[in-house]
Amino acid sequence: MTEEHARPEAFTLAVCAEMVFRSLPVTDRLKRITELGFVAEIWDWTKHDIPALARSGATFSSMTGYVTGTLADDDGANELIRTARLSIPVAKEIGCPRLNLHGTGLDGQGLPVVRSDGVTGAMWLKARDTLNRIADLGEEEGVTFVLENLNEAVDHPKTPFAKAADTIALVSAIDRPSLKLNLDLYHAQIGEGNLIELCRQALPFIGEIQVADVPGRKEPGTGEINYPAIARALNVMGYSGVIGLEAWPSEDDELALSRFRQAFTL
Ligand SMILES: O=C(O)C(=O)CO
Repeated sequence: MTEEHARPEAFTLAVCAEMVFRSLPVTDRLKRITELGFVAEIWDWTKHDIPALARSGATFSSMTGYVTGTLADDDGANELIRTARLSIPVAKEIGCPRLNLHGTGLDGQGLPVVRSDGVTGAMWLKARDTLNRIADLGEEEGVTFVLENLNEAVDHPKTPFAKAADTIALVSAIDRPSLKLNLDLYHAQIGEGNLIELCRQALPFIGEIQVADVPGRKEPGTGEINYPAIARALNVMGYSGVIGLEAWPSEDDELALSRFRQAFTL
């Protein structure tokens, strides 16, 4: 679509700075992302020079990766709160409104500390208590935590509370503005499919949506997901928030970003 024919975007489009323009230093990636009209996501903040991020001129949508721990046991929950507390001043310094959480943590060997097939009723109740503690912290500090769904089949084997249905169940049970969903449609397509209906069920609890195509986690338009149809459905449902690209460019980075924009320009 040419500039003259492009219509105003119905969503705020974000790009993960860890996955594009990777030959450049991260601050230059952020500048490029900003020049192209996107907001930005970063991963583990401990890997970055925070004042440089703050000076980069980028608008940040979310941070992911450092808030680690587990939802369903005491030590893991304390670790989650500890890493969340350390992340909050950083989020404030760079003006980032959302901090991402996952349903599990990894042990020293990088393995999930809890197996998905071992999730018990008591663990669900404990996960709910942990997320209520996280929501308390978000409320006190004026930040939003977002719980992301993952896929077990390809990227995150044996992760408890991985499915979008699990994250919707937990976040809706808590039902507080400081704890929302990061609805990742790439992970959901692998794990569950039925994406438009999933968006409809998740809608009241969505803090942000993330996207990539399947297979390969590349930009929209390279695989099996009909993102233009999802964009139209989200618009009809009244969603006008952040759509974040968390994808590896299939060829050229700018081409990937323009395909992303095109998929979500109504
Ligand atoms: O770890 C992943 O796969 C993610 O989607 C992070 O947001």
